[in-house]
Amino acid sequence: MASADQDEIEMQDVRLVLGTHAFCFDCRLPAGRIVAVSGPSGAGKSTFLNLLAGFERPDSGRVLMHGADVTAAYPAERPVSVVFQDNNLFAHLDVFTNIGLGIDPALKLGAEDRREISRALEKVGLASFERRMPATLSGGERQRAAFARALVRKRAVLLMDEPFAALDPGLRAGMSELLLGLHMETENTVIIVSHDPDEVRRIADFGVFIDKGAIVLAAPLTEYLAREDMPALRRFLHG
Ligand SMILES: Nc1ncnc2c1ncn2[C@@H]1O[C@H](COP(=O)(O)OP(=O)(O)OP(=O)(O)O)[C@@H](O)[C@H]1O
Repeated sequence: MASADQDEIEMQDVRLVLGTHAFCFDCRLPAGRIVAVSGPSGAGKSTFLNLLAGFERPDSGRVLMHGADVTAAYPAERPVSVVFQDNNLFAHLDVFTNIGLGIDPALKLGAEDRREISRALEKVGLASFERRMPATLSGGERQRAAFARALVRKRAVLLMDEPFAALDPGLRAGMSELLLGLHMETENTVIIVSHDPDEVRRIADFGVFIDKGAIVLAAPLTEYLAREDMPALRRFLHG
């Protein structure tokens, strides 16, 4: 089997069994793009992301990122940062400190680190929120703070598990814009689980569709949107 290009993220015949569920993922994803991952509830989207993040290890197969085999690497050793739907922030720490954890879990922050944190908060529109506690933020503001923490980590791959699902549609569109803007600036690879076909159309360059524990389509977005032969994909895109 050909090895991963420097520019790709690749799962080579990755297999995993969790309880009664068997997963089998095999795909190549383009680096520097926004990749949307969709599929029916329980299909395996979070498991797919967890395998990329290193929260799950495959029973067999390999995960490659930019030419490096990361199959056995711990999450912190991988070139990834992760934004979840919620639980992104530590409730007892203010926003500035939460972002600082993205740079150094021991919070030994130098002057340049502190400037970096302020810059990241500015980029996500939270410049005046440094000393606020997470409980005092709205859902959208909390997700902006989670974004800022991912930004300061400066990893090549940003993994997002339904980051905007808890937000109302107006806020969701605003967060999509923010993601697109930051992506243009950083040119990192974004792999985002989304239940929202409009969001996929708005932001993605490449679509992955997962059904019953396996990838049934991984294709550039124009091809992904045009496929007529997959009933589950048609249902997702057109209701
Ligand atoms: N640790 C585990 N042990 C047993 N079963 C698990 C485990 N983790 C996930 N599963 C099961 O595997 C299936 C896929 O889960 P996963 O969370 O990856 O799906 P999903 O596509 O993200 O779903 P949703 O859209 O509902 O969030 C589910 O039926 C889930 O219950």
